[in-house]
Amino acid sequence: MSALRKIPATIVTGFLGAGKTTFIRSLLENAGGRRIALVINEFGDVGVDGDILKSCGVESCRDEDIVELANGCLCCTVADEFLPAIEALLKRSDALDHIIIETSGLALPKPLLKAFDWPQVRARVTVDGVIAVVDAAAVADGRFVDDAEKLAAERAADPAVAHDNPLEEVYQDQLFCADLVVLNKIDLLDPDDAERVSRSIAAAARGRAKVIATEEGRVDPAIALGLEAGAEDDLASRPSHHDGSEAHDHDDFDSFVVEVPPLADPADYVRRLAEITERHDVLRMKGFLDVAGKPMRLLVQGVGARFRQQYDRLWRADEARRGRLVVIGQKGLNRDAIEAALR
Ligand SMILES: Nc1nc2c(ncn2[C@@H]2O[C@H](COP(=O)(O)OP(=O)(O)OP(=O)(O)O)[C@@H](O)[C@H]2O)c(=O)[nH]1
Repeated sequence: MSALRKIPATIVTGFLGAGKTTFIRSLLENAGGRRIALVINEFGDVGVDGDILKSCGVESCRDEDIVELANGCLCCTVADEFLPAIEALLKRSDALDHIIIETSGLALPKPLLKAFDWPQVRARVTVDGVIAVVDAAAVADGRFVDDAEKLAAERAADPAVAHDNPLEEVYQDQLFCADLVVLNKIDLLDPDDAERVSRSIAAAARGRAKVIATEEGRVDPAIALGLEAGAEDDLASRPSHHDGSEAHDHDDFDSFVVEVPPLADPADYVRRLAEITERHDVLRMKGFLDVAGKPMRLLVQGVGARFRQQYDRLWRADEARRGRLVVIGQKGLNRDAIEAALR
């Protein structure tokens, strides 16, 4: 391998729960012997994504090649967190074939992309592509856009009504930056809705972006990791709501961790989680739970009120059986009420 070869990097963006970790896991499982390093950034203080990817045991990505950056959203900590992490990876990485960066669901991809334009990074790495994973069902439900008719009616009544939807801005920034859109969870839509959502995404995404509809994030790695976009040279074609300003939207979101006691009836508990989510408009819940009498931990994932759970691995002898759930929502979540309900 030439010492001058730049290592391709892929930035994976996408709103909370769209399926970024699922997509990356599928890539790793089908990587065909490539050695891949992962940089993972999560919103919330429990490293669920890194843990899922570490426990997948895929040869192409070893535990030592996974870097978790937990202090806030990557897009705000580029200089302090991301650059040192990339430099450390590069120092010991002559055998690396590819770097994949999973951003948090609330991260704006453009500030991160700009970091690849810094001389010390661009000399060694090129951005093969920015990939936005989109939850097709959430788009079909109108999760990211305000109801245009309702807004028009509100404005007619009060012309001063501001239109500031933080979900929409994060989602659009992610789409506007992408070279490839992975339109995921297509299994949740009927064919007509799938076609309608696919067309609306193709119209909203960056002109040159491809759109691929997927289930469980399955995309041929030859496509996803071979975009050759050189995205760091093409910042101007990737508009952001935040161009020209340092402001960002994370202050519009809130997250906290709840310690959950051992469960006797996990199915009933997950049903309650879905109710709590609806009642309090929670955007995302995820974590590992301790089920009494079970040697394995229970991975619970909620995106809106849609929940999935599975026993993902044995509790290790050297770890405490701690049940912990991360809860994420828009600012103003009723933390006390949610905590009381979760316990
Ligand atoms: N029905 C369905 N569920 C899916 C699909 N892909 C992923 N999921 C589920 O969606 C949930 C969230 O998936 P993740 O891969 O953790 O999403 P993420 O984007 O990494 O989430 P954050 O990092 O928290 O933003 C999990 O329960 C997945 O099993 C899909 O194609 N169809």
